[in-house]
Amino acid sequence: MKIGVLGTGNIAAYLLECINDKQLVDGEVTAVCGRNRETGAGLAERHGVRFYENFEEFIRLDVDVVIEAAAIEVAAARAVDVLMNGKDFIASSIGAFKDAGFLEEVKTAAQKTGRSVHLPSGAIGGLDLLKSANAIGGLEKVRITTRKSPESLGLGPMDEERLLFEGSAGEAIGKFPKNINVALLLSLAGLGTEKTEVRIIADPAAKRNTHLIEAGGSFGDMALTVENKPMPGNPKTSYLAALSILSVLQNKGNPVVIG
Ligand SMILES: NC(=O)C1=CN([C@@H]2O[C@H](COP(=O)(O)OP(=O)(O)OC[C@H]3O[C@@H](n4cnc5c(N)ncnc54)[C@H](O)[C@@H]3O)[C@@H](O)[C@H]2O)C=CC1
Ligand SMILES: O=C([O-])CC(=O)C(=O)O
Repeated sequence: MKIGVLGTGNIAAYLLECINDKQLVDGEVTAVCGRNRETGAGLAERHGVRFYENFEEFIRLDVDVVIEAAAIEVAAARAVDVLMNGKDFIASSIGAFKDAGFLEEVKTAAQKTGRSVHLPSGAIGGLDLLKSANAIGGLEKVRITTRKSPESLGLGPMDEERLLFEGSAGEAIGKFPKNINVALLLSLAGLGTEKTEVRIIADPAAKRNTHLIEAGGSFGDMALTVENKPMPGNPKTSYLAALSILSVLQNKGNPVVIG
């Protein structure tokens, strides 16, 4: 499997290390595309990949799958192009899928080209449960409470914890596009962007990015707490988010599907 990566940030760099250096996936990253020439050149040198600033050149390469590890606007701008150029697409910036029209466009492009789209479970878990719980429409309530350090949320120091946001997943991703992609994942697996409830707490004592996911319905109730260690280079991003992409790659094409 030949892999291309969009983005040169923390997730991208970690994936290159795991895939190309440690060979933890049956495949190789051959090309990276990004806007930061210096970082891109560094990644190219360290991991033996080609770096492209120009997306049109990058997308014509012979790769099987493109991983987006950049930003919501990049996923939104590039997903359909990736599919129409005959490559599978793995997204990190799930907030791009807030718009139901965009999701339909992506589905149509994937159907036309026979390629697949993966939305990894990112920094959370429990998506399998939400899908099962809603199999006959029995899911009634989904709520995520996210707790991060003020620094991760782009705030200065504070003395006490503060509830920064309470509202729907759709509203949350508009206000915190780099911090609450997980709420969009929950929406897609469960009740949609308007009915998925979100609370975001800035906590000066938080050393981890914690997500409490509560759900209820005809199946019963669930409460799941994920206490994520942050990526060393980007406290906003949990380490688990990068691991979830590796797991998708490790299971790609596997005839036995778990979960
Ligand atoms: N699905 C999930 O559970 C999670 C998703 N994420 C998302 O994954 C993505 C990548 O995360 P990190 O690697 O930690 O971020 P990062 O900030 O370390 O790197 C982002 C990269 O994208 C590039 N970029 C940003 N905006 C761009 C634009 N408009 N055009 C072109 N390039 C652009 C930057 O230059 C950089 O190379 C982010 O969107 C983040 O919000 C992060 C954590 C969890
Ligand atoms: O990494 C995390 O814990 C969550 C996050 O930033 C996101 O969902 O955008």
